[in-house]
Amino acid sequence: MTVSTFGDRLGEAFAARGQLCVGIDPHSWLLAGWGLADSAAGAESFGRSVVAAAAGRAGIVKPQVAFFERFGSAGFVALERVLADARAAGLLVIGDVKRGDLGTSVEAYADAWLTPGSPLEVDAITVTPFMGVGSLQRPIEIALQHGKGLFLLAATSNPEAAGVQQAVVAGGPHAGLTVARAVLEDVARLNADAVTVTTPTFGSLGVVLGATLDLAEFGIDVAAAPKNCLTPVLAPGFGHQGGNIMDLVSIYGEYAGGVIVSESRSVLSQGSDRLAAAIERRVSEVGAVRG
Ligand SMILES: O=c1ccn([C@@H]2O[C@H](COP(=O)(O)O)[C@@H](O)[C@H]2O)c(=O)[nH]1
Repeated sequence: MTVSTFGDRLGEAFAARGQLCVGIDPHSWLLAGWGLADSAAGAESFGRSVVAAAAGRAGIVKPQVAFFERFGSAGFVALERVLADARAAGLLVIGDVKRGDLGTSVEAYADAWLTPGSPLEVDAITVTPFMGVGSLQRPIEIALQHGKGLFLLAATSNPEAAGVQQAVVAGGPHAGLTVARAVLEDVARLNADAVTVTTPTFGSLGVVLGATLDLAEFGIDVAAAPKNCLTPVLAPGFGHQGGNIMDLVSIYGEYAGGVIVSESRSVLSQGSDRLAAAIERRVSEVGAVRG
């Protein structure tokens, strides 16, 4: 049986529902605002409601695992139920887990999140390449084997990251490039190497580039993406952190067609009653900007 690739499913989700990704971040203040307990049960109810509101409106959801993990094993059970709902609704799920380690340790993270049939199965996860992109070799292999995806942090939306991600690589093939640019180049090469069909929409390996940034400061020239660029971009930072959907093209330039516009607090804070309408509005706004 041929396994569809994450990149193909991302292209289908974009075509059917646009480029919005709804974050599932059950902050304690949001649970309170929604009239829910600050507990695993509250996080489960919140997450399942977000999935129900997103289903048929947006194509992609991104649970932030930290907000479930804070309730220990009960939080993971809650998350497993949210993920089961999302899979059943046909949503593409990006687990914001930001895992990174070496060898068999990082391999175990990939097994947990990317193995078909795993209770925590998602379509893609976020991973950190700051132990070296090479340390992610096994997650990359596991993702590609199972038709899953990875998003490597490259230029993150938080202001504290600039010192590390704008730093210049000292040696090796990327000497002289910024760390962020080096990650982007590695991902582009890995995608090109993995492609098996002549006209793929997207590769299955992407990068995180925050919507709050001037990417030129990270050594990334968004006007100069390769014309056949396959690299999807997970873009947190819209909404609450200050990124504006109207600036999508000026922030991401030639990458804009592959940008997953991720918003959490700005839509979730609308409350459970108004969430579906807020998602519909955002989907249309992103669609209007993309033309
Ligand atoms: O660079 C990054 C990477 C991940 N995030 C995560 O995305 C959401 C953003 O939430 P908002 O409420 O829309 O600000 C959150 O889960 C972050 O951990 C990010 O913000 N920046």
